[in-house]
Amino acid sequence: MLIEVENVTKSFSVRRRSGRLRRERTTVHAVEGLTFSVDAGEVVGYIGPNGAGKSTTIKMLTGILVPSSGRLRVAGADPTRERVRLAQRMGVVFGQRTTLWWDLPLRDSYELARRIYRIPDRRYRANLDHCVELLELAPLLDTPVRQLSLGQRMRGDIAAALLHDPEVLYLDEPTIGLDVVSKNRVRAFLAEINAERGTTVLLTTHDLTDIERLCSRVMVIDHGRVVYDGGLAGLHELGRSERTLVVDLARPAPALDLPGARTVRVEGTRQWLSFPAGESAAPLVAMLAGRHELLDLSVREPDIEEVIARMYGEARHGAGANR
Ligand SMILES: Nc1ncnc2c1ncn2[C@@H]1O[C@H](COP(=O)(O)OP(=O)(O)OP(=O)(O)O)[C@@H](O)[C@H]1O
Repeated sequence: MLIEVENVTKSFSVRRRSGRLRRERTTVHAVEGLTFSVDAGEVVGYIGPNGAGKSTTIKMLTGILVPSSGRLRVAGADPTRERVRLAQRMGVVFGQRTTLWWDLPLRDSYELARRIYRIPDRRYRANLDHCVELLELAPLLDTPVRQLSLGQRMRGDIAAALLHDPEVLYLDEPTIGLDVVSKNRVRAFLAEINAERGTTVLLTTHDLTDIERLCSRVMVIDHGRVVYDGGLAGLHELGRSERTLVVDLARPAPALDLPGARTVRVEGTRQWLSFPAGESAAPLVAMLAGRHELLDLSVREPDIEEVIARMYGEARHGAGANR
């Protein structure tokens, strides 16, 4: 077991304004009775609504925050007590912030990482070459970080987190704000790193496609506890989520009536058809193409917030409702 979290709680004492001049001390339970474990080599999606406790978990795993109670181990070590030793074994990427030096070219940030982590020369060279090739960083190495686009900067950050060969990589929203091409590049790279090096990945994201492409397991956290732990298909089932096929017909037509799909909207020649998220769009497309002349089509994935919201709805109506 690489990551073990047992009954972990993290509370913050905050002062809230309770009147015009009065301030009251209250306690925020960011994480409460959190329990899960991750095996070496797993890629786990860690999702949940805003304020659920995801970042707090990552901060505790990296040793930045100390748990209020409970037991937390990464590679058998306590992250807060053995932070320096564990730093050698983990990499962290926060999508909203950069660990690179703003005014320096990417190359210099990497050189600094080499010194900080005391990476042996040959290993450093090999890892850098590998990242530069897969993340297409060669034309950017001499550009100051502040001149990079968000997608370029993110690729730069991910490379920086991997130069010292960490066993575990924590990614907090690594594709946030990126265009589709950059997102795909980042996803393909992470999949390859996991397959080649067996790097364990814990990934928080609001993008379901990240999870679909990368994670065999998803943990949903809400109010600081794990409320779902399993495959993405199971989450879809719980949330009864649907994908949407958007079709542009050559000519206007009445609402399409196809088995396995519901037509939810018609606007001129464009129609929206919903179908269960666990199923492929291929049979629908084949059926449509046989009956109508199609100009274009696309598939929209369900929104992660919607899936989770519906999942909670189900839990509330079903037996053993929690929160
Ligand atoms: N330093 C802090 N002081 C006080 N409260 C905090 C602190 N850090 C987090 N919290 C609170 O703890 C709860 C969990 O926050 P956390 O940042 O872990 O959520 P999150 O799941 O990462 O959310 P998001 O998706 O918005 O990033 C929130 O209610 C937040 O306001």
